[in-house]
This record gives sequence, structure tokens and C-alpha cells, in this order.
Amino acid sequence: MNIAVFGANGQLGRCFRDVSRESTLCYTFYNRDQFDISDPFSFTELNPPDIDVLINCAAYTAVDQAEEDRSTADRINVTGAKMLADFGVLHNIPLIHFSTDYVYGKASEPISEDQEIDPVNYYGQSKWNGEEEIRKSGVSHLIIRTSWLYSEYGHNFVKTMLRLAIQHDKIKVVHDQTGSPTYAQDLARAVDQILRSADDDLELPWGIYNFANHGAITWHRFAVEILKDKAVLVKPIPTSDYPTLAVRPAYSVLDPSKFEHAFGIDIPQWQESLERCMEKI
Ligand SMILES: NC(=O)C1=CN([C@@H]2O[C@H](COP(=O)(O)OP(=O)(O)OC[C@H]3O[C@@H](n4cnc5c(N)ncnc54)[C@H](OP(=O)(O)O)[C@@H]3O)[C@@H](O)[C@H]2O)C=CC1
Ligand SMILES: Cc1cn([C@H]2C[C@H](O)[C@@H](COP(=O)(O)OP(=O)(O)O[C@H]3O[C@@H](C)C(=O)[C@@H](O)[C@H]3O)O2)c(=O)[nH]c1=O
Repeated sequence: MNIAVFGANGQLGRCFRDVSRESTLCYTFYNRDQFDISDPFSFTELNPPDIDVLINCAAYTAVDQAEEDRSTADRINVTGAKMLADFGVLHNIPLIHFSTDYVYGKASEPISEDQEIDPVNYYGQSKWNGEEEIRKSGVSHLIIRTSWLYSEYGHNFVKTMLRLAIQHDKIKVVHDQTGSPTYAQDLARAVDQILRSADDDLELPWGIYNFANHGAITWHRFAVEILKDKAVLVKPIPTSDYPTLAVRPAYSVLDPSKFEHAFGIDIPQWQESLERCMEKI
């Protein structure tokens, strides 16, 4: 099975590169310089008969910047997603795409896929609009909504905390936002597992799924766990003391049970996954 991965130099893309080294599947990776998902000319470089599955790791993920640069967020998260979906429809190639917990509205208990959509920020809105384009296109798709992704690669909260701990003896982190930290390697491995166990016709239970490591934690407690071996004070603060351009949800814990049941994959607890990641950083 031949798989084309776009946005291959982002953190999730790089986790797919790691997973591909131990996989029986044949992956081809395209970084942004090699393939811009929002540029129609990029698509002329692809040879459809050589591709069985499209995996889209490309996205505009700068949550605060998206508030002020909506057109770029739209170009990548909406138009880019649409162009990949249209390419998939034209050549009958399924698309695996990633979305975010930030598409959901207010919640107070673990969020399932049928929870109301009501993004609290523009990044979330653009990701939702991208999802809609994929659904409308008619392409066979998995849209996997994940949250609080981190890994040894790229920009993420775990690496930011480790960097701040070198620069400061006190870090302030919000204690009133709760979510599900998710190790990007677990997500890439799970997708590879799904594709390895698919039949030749690639008959999969297409649709929308949540994927997050099990467990719920605040950003503050997560920072404390990341920095437990460091000589740094992690002070809990309310969100009002950490003003940002974009609003973040107060409660954003994803329920991944639909994914686990559909694909027979057990997703680890966040503590176990964080430990594996920290060993690699
Ligand atoms: N990070 C997180 O916490 C979460 C992420 N997600 C979703 O998971 C997916 C993967 O995210 P993650 O790996 O963390 O994101 P990253 O920001 O680490 O990676 C995104 C990649 O997309 C590339 N890219 C941007 N625009 C284009 C374009 N027009 N064409 C091709 N490539 C492009 C970027 O290139 P460059 O490096 O040059 O900018 C970057 O390498 C995304 O869909 C994201 O929305 C969901 C929930 C949480
Ligand atoms: C760096 C820092 C952040 N914070 C707060 C701000 C914010 O509320 C929270 C997390 O900050 P970040 O900027 O890392 O988080 P953010 O960019 O909002 O992370 C999100 O990224 C997108 C792409 C997603 O899809 C989401 O699932 C989520 O992972 O921690 C502090 O309180 N203190 C700090 O020193």
C-alpha cells in the first residue's frame, strides 16, 4: 500500500516518518517546499496510480496568530483540505485528515464526536470549515480530531516548558483549562496500524473520530509533571492572568472510545506516553 504524507516536516509528519521505518507500508513524504497543499500546481506533480491513501498532516496551527491572519489560516486549513479532498474524489483515493478539540463547543464531561460544534477561536473555526469541505467533497475519509499534541519534534507545550525551565526559575501556567495531552507518536502509530490491518479494497469505517491519550489534566498540572525533575517553580494562575489573542476552551477532554472500538486499538494513558516522550527529548 502506497501512502502520501503531506506536511511531513511538522511534528505529526515527523512522527509518521519514524513510524514508516518500522512499517510494512510504503510511505512517501512531502514537506511544504515539495508540496504546498493550497497550490493547485503542486497537484500536477502527483501520479495518482502510485497513491492508495492521502494523509494530511499539513495545517496552520498558530492558534493566536490565526485570530489576526484569518486568510492564511483559511488558505491552509480550508482551501488546502478541500484541494486534497477534491484530488481524492477525482482519483478515488481516500484521505486521512486531522482536526482539533477546538472545534467543539462548551463541555463539562468527556466529549464524544456528536457533541455540538461551536469553535471558541478562529483556528478552531478554520479547522471546522476544512472538515466541512472534506465531507462535502464526497471523498472517503477519516477525520481524526485530536488535542494538545506533543512530541520530541517541532513546537509544542512539552518542549516550551522544558525551554522555559532553562531560562527561568519560576513559570506561571493556567490552572483552569483541562484537556487531554496526546503523544503524536501514538497517533501516527495508530493510523499506521489501521492501514496495515485494512483489506486490499481499503474498506474502513470512514467518518469522524476523536483520538487522545486517556486521562484529563490542566495545563498547570501537565507542566508540573513535565518539570518534576527540574529545579523550577510552576505557579498556577487563572486564564485571566495569561491574556492571549485566542480564547481556549476551559474543558476540552476528548472521549476516544469510538476510535478504540472501531479499530480495536487501545490508546495509552497520557502519563505513560509522556514518559516515553521524555526519554527521547
Ligand atoms: N499541535 C497540536 O497541538 C494539535 C494539532 N492538531 C492537528 O494535527 C495536525 C498536525 O499538527 P502538528 O503536526 O502539530 O502541526 P505542525 O504545525 O507541527 O505542522 C504542520 C506542518 O504543515 C506545514 N504546512 C503549513 N502550510 C502548508 C501548506 N500550505 N502546504 C504544505 N504544508 C504546509 C507546516 O510547514 P512549516 O513548518 O513550513 O510551517 C508544518 O510542517 C494538524 O491538522 C493540526 O491542526 C490537532 C490538535 C492539536
Ligand atoms: C507557554 C505558556 C502557556 N500557557 C497557557 C496558554 C494556553 O492556555 C495553554 C497552552 O498553550 P499553548 O500555546 O501551547 O497551546 P495552544 O497553542 O492553544 O495548543 C493548541 O494547539 C492547537 C494547534 C490545538 O489544536 C489544540 O489542541 C492545542 O494543543 O497554556 C501558560 O499558562 N503559561 C505559559 O508559559
